[in-house]
Amino acid sequence: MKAAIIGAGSLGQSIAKGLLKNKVVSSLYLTKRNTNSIADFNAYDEVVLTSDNEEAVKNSDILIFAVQPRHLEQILKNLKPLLNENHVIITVITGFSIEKIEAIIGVDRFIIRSMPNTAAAVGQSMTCLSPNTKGKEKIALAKTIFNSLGQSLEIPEDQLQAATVICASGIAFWMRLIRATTQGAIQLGFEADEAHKLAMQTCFGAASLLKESGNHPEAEIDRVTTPGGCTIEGLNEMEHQGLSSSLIKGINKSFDKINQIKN
Ligand SMILES: NC(=O)C1=CN([C@@H]2O[C@H](COP(=O)(O)OP(=O)(O)OC[C@H]3O[C@@H](n4cnc5c(N)ncnc54)[C@H](OP(=O)(O)O)[C@@H]3O)[C@@H](O)[C@H]2O)C=CC1
Ligand SMILES: O=C(O)[C@@H]1CCC=N1
Repeated sequence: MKAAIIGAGSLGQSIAKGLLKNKVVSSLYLTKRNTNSIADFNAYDEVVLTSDNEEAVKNSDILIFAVQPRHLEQILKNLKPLLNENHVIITVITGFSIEKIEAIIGVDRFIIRSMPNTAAAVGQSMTCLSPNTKGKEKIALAKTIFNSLGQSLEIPEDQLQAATVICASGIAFWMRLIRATTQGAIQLGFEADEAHKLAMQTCFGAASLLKESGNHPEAEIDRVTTPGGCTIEGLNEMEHQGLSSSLIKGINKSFDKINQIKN
């Protein structure tokens, strides 16, 4: 599989690390205007760093566009003459619709919009995928790529904005919850590094329990909450202070914002 990541910034590098770690690609072009900042990738034999997007497109079958939304239109216009019928075009770009992409490069292209998250770097992304009509033929290929970076789910394009909030922004939301737990643990007397480790592994354990048992979160909560004990005391106080409500409201605010952003 010959791939290129056009715009190897924060997310593009996360995807690159996952693809390289799992040896998914035989060659990987990484492009950005200033390639000095990603010189570490030269350590991989499969990687070519370049600021020449045309070179990357000519030498790749799968093109993953990871630039900022405002840059995509011009980049696609520049590359259009080089696109052939075999190229699979995958974007990870927030809010840039399939309709807009098709208006620039044509409907007769394999186009797949994707929404991964930065956990792709460690093989734990949750990636949502929406193909155009022709792109449906390549959805299995896109799943192969993104399943190597975690898990993937095909969804209708009109759910991609919501998926962005839950999965891409969601990384930040979970980080803040882990950070807050760490702060609580420090207040209870743990060193910062110990507190961080306790919070992280407990979060990982909670998610793993749900994944492996298939249980509902409340079933697992029931197993921890001793009647009259400390867990239910803490949990109820968190809910009195608005834990679930603040998360749900935050998710909705984020969704309102993503729907206001115009590219
Ligand atoms: N960060 C995240 O978790 C997520 C981000 N996204 C989406 O992914 C996209 C990228 O986000 P993010 O990685 O955070 O952004 P970054 O700004 O970190 O990365 C974009 C990169 O594009 C490069 N670039 C700009 N112009 C060109 C060009 N003409 N040719 C080649 N490369 C170019 C820039 O490097 P240089 O200036 O050196 O050219 C930059 O490194 C966005 O559209 C965002 O909406 C989606 C999901 C999650
Ligand atoms: O914060 C943002 O707007 C982008 C989209 C999801 C992650 N980063």
